[in-house]
Amino acid sequence: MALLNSLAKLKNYLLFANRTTIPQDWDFNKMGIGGLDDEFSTIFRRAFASRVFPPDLVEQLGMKHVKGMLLYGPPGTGKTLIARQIGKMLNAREPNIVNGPQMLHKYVGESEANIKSCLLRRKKSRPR
Ligand SMILES: Nc1ncnc2c1ncn2[C@@H]1O[C@H](COP(=O)(O)OP(=O)(O)OP(=O)(O)O)[C@@H](O)[C@H]1O
Repeated sequence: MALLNSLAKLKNYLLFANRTTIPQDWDFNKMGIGGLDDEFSTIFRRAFASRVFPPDLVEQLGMKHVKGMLLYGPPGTGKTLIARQIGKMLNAREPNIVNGPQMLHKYVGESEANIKSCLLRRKKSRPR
C-alpha cells in the first residue's frame, strides 16, 4: 500500500517535472544566452528534475540526486557560459573553471593527479 501511494505521488511529480523542465520565468535571451535551449532542457531534465520531489519521497524511492556534470563540446560553444549561468540561477558559488591544457602534464599519471587535486581543493572549500 505504501508503495502504491509512493508511485501515485511519483506520477504526479513526474507530470509536474515534465511540464516544468525549464522554469518558466528564466529568460535565457535576457541572460545573453542564445540557441542553447535544448542543452538547458536536457540539463534540467537529467540533473535537476529529481530536486522537485520532496525529500521523503526521494528517500523512499532510493533516488540519488545528480551532484555534478561534465560539459563537453567544441571550443567556444558555451560550456563555460552554461556553467556560470546555472550557478547564478541557483544562487550557488561561482563554478571553478579550469582550462584543459592547465591540467595536462608531460609525465604519465601527473595529468590525472592534477585533476584529482583540483577536485579535492574544490571539495575542501565547499561549505558544510
Ligand atoms: N549560446 C551562446 N550565446 C551567447 N554567447 C555565447 C554562446 N556560446 C558562447 N558564447 C560566448 O562565446 C564565448 C565563448 O564561450 P564559452 O567560454 O562559454 O565557450 P566554451 O565552450 O567554454 O569554450 P572552451 O571549450 O574553449 O573553454 C563567451 O564570450 C560566451 O559568452
